[in-house]
Amino acid sequence: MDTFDVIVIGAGPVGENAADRAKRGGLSVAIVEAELVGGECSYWACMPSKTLLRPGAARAAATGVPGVPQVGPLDAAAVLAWRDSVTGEGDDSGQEEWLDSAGITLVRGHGRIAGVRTVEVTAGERGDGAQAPRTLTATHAVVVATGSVPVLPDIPGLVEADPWTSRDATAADAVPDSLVILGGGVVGCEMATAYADLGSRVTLVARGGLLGAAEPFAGAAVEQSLRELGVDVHTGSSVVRVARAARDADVAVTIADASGTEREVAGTEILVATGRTPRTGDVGLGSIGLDPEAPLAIDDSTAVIAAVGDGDPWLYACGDVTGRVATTHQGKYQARVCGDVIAARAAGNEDAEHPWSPLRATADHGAQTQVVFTRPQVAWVGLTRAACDAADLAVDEVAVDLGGVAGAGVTHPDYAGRALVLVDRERRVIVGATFVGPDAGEMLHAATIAVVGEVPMDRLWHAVPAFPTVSEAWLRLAEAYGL
Ligand SMILES: Cc1cc2nc3c(=O)[nH]c(=O)nc-3n(C[C@H](O)[C@H](O)[C@H](O)COP(=O)(O)OP(=O)(O)OC[C@H]3O[C@@H](n4cnc5c(N)ncnc54)[C@H](O)[C@@H]3O)c2cc1C
Ligand SMILES: NC(=O)c1ccc[n+]([C@@H]2O[C@H](COP(=O)([O-])OP(=O)(O)OC[C@H]3O[C@@H](n4cnc5c(N)ncnc54)[C@H](O)[C@@H]3O)[C@@H](O)[C@H]2O)c1
Repeated sequence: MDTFDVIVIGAGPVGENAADRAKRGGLSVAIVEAELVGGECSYWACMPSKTLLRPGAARAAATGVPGVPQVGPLDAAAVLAWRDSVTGEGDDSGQEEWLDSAGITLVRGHGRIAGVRTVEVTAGERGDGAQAPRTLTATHAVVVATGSVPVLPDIPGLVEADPWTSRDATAADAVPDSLVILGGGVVGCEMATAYADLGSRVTLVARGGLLGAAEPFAGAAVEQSLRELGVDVHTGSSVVRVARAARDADVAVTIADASGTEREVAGTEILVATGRTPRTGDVGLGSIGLDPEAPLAIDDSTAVIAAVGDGDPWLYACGDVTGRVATTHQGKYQARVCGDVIAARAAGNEDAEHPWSPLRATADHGAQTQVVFTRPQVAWVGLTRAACDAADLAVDEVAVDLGGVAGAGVTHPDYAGRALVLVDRERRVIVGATFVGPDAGEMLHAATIAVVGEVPMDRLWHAVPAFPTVSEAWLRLAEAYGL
């Protein structure tokens, strides 16, 4: 049978979730995957990168705690082996079994839209799947969840130097003696931390400061800690040219600072971490008159805006491909909305009037979360101060030193961190929060609940944090606010 109620293109974490929710809603679902079921996140992104980062974080948590014997360097081979076991070394049979158990039909191969509610499948990136084109038809909807691809800047000599992308960095089978990283965003900072932990001499080149999407104090804390780890950090610098004389020679990277002064840094490898772009190029968007170069912009029901006409929408998108988000959790949230909306519309009972309707991805506006697994961790939800200013939203900044709470003192003698919340001056509710410190990511969800629930500060005063935990920072924040 080549007709399904719903066809999902891309079986990354986001596509899998959209398929699952549509199936739970009573629809028949096919999912098309060109590489590995589980997507970038499982094999080359979230899972391997967090595994590479965890041993260094565990070592740092123990180092300096009185009574704990000095912890030596990491066993790099053991770390890489653990990474391999977490990614399953590219074996997606477990994920395939899950799809099967959920009643979702897996179609291996490369999917392209070939007209309204029509998807053509040809052999996939791994050579498997339909060798001759196979045409699938959707009764209700097609969902595009094809993720994103890394951006390679146009720098002389870069392509010829055979640079690493995040795939190479997360899947490497050996630790290079030295590594030059281009880009001071999330991937650049996380991989600088991981490879410094693993014993590589790391040089990080960033054209601005680090972690530009976060509050400036977060990037500054990560920069200081990277320097303490021995990373050679060059902020405010750009790469002018790259050269590698032979494949087994080091790569020579000429960088220039803000004044234009050039200098050369070198490494065994160069990792390009300068952002990602939605994977729209080879999905057949031209066949339905859409721009294959543009992100698939969606409305809050996850319908692709450019394809919405009269009647029920048939084309949906979620995850990195929309250009809205580039995190797994936020993409999966959109996917849950997407699958539920398609099922509701198919049943003719969509009720999305209530502002808390599960059929609208409202958290994408002002309540997105992100955790960067550097040391210190950086975690934030909602708006930054710069975003508030851009939106002309008057806020009060309330900050506390995390090292000052009793829970910090019994966690580590040198515990350091900071929390900042932004409180809407008129409504007295938190619209943004940033935590920087050890395991700061675990502090985030309380803030997310406060932001999404629009809990007034006067009510938050009655949320009593337990003693002696680091979350007593919430009490200090309330006091600093004037309560
Ligand atoms: C190094 C790194 C670390 C990261 N760490 C984190 C983290 O810790 N936490 C976090 O939340 N996010 C993290 N991210 C971001 C996260 O990986 C992405 O947001 C997430 O993978 C997006 O999921 P997706 O399903 O939209 O896309 P993907 O995971 O990219 O999946 C898309 C799938 O679609 C398939 N596909 C594409 N085109 C076609 C086609 N035409 N036909 C059939 N199949 C197709 C692909 O093969 C792939 O399997 C990280 C990213 C990187 C690069
Ligand atoms: N822990 C996590 O949640 C996690 C981890 C890794 C990646 N991700 C996601 O993956 C996405 C991609 O990560 P990323 O770090 O590649 O992108 P990014 O957008 O976070 O950072 C890219 C950096 O490269 C810089 N840059 C861009 N072009 C450049 C150029 N020509 N020369 C020098 N610098 C340049 C930018 O200024 C920016 O600082 C992110 O949006 C992030 O959400 C998430």
